[in-house]
Amino acid sequence: MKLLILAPCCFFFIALIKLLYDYLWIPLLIQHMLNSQGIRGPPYRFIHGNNKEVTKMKQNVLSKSVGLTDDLFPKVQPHIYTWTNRYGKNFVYWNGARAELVISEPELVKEVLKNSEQIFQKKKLSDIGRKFLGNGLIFIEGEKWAKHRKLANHTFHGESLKNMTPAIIASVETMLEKWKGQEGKEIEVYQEFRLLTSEVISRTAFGSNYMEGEKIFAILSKLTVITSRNLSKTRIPLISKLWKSADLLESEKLSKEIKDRVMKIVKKREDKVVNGEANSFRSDFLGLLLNAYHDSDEKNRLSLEDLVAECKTFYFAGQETVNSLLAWMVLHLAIHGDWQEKARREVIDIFGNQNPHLEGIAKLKIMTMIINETLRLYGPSNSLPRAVTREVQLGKLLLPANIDILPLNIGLHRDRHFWGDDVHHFKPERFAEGIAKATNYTTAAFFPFGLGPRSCVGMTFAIIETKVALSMILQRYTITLSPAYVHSPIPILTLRPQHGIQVILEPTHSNA
Ligand code: HEM
Repeated sequence: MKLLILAPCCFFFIALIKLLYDYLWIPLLIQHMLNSQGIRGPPYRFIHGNNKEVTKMKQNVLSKSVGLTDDLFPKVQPHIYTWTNRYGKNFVYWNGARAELVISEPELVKEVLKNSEQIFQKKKLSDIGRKFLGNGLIFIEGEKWAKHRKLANHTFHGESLKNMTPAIIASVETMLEKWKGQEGKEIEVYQEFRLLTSEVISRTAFGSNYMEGEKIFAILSKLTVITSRNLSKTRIPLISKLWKSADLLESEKLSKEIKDRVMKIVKKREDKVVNGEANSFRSDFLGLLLNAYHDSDEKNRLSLEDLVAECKTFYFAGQETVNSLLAWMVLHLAIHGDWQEKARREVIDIFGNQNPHLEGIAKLKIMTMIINETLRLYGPSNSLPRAVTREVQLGKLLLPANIDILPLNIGLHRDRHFWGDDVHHFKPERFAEGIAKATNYTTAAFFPFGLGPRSCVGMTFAIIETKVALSMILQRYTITLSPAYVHSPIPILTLRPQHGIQVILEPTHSNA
């Protein structure tokens, strides 16, 4: 009888000690260690950390619209903005019991990102994050990452990019065909570019078309929203292990659905080889993945789970990012007619009324400046989270194990020290003499595609796609902003226009 009472009491006591150790003692120890080195921040609160404050601040700004030349930082990351102003460029806050060290000093940012292969690896994903893109290139580590990265690099090497250009052009032509007869009417371009970028990545990486990937994009879009709204949710100890939230259940269901859809596309490609309709899996991304999946050498072989994860990663990363970039560029060109005209002149000078080609694309200097300035102000990603797994030195700081680091690109891209008092204004001329000159040779003042070994594998492809699409639009249309447009950028993993971007297109009268 005594044992019956004693056993649960012991269990309860041990669980309580563990809870207090993990959720009180360790966070307070970390807080003390960082505070004593001059890193301050909002105080840790038991179990929740600062999540309640973060959620409240995010809700408060949700309905607020911002001016076109206002600072976006308080709208997009209100908690980080507030605490940067209060505690300085480097500070610590608490996502539950996990310390998040925000850094926006360029030297520290550079040190973290350049060493993200070994020391500062990717932040561990939540259960929902794992269902979304876990096991894919963006989040894996070590040898597995090196193997997958090699495949991805191969997908985007010089000759492959050349072969992809006609598919990009054909996709843009499909979009432009739809625009015929819409002259003088309002068009919502964020949605238009959503279809375009979906079509482009489907054709170039998977040799299929948007219709085939349509459902995958729709599911990924749902998973993006679920992942985004769970970023600052507290996981209650024990309960979160025993009980699955509605969002986790939903993401499990969606993840299974994506797997089935991807498998259909994979099977179709495999069947072509099995049935003798093709003699190889081809050399696009899907083909490379399939070759690796069937590799006879176990060391090089890719598991089915990894193959599906990489397909999801490419569908997501290849679409969402360029979608935003194109939309924000069109917004700025609609507002800044002078830059629109300069960009059009350049396009006409290089291509006339012919379709773009790779040699000409490399010469589009004005457009490169416009892309850079748009990425500086409206880059799709706001921070590049990393984890500290063991005690480590960062600059003069000694960091404890088991914390996260957030190198803050939005802070650096909008730092007056580098960009001057007109930091929030769209001024592509900043980049007239290249990125190094614009940043006064400070590498980590501008890194829209990341830095170091984990930087974007699709950068060149993204830039080519953007330049081709914009060149072909400018050859045909003059863009003005519709009075219906409401400026409200919101972060749903990438930075998006909450109410879309409405513009009016008129045929251009440029003489080639
Ligand atoms: C405007 C377009 C894009 C921007 C601004 C962008 C930005 C980024 C950034 C900042 C990173 C680094 C993340 C980190 O360090 O944590 C990254 C990584 C990555 N990007 Fe992009 N990206 C773009 C387009 C693309 C495209 C078109 C693809 C693929 C088709 C792609 C695939 C990837 C992948 C797979 C990684 C992970 C690389 C690794 O960890 O080895 N991205 N991207």
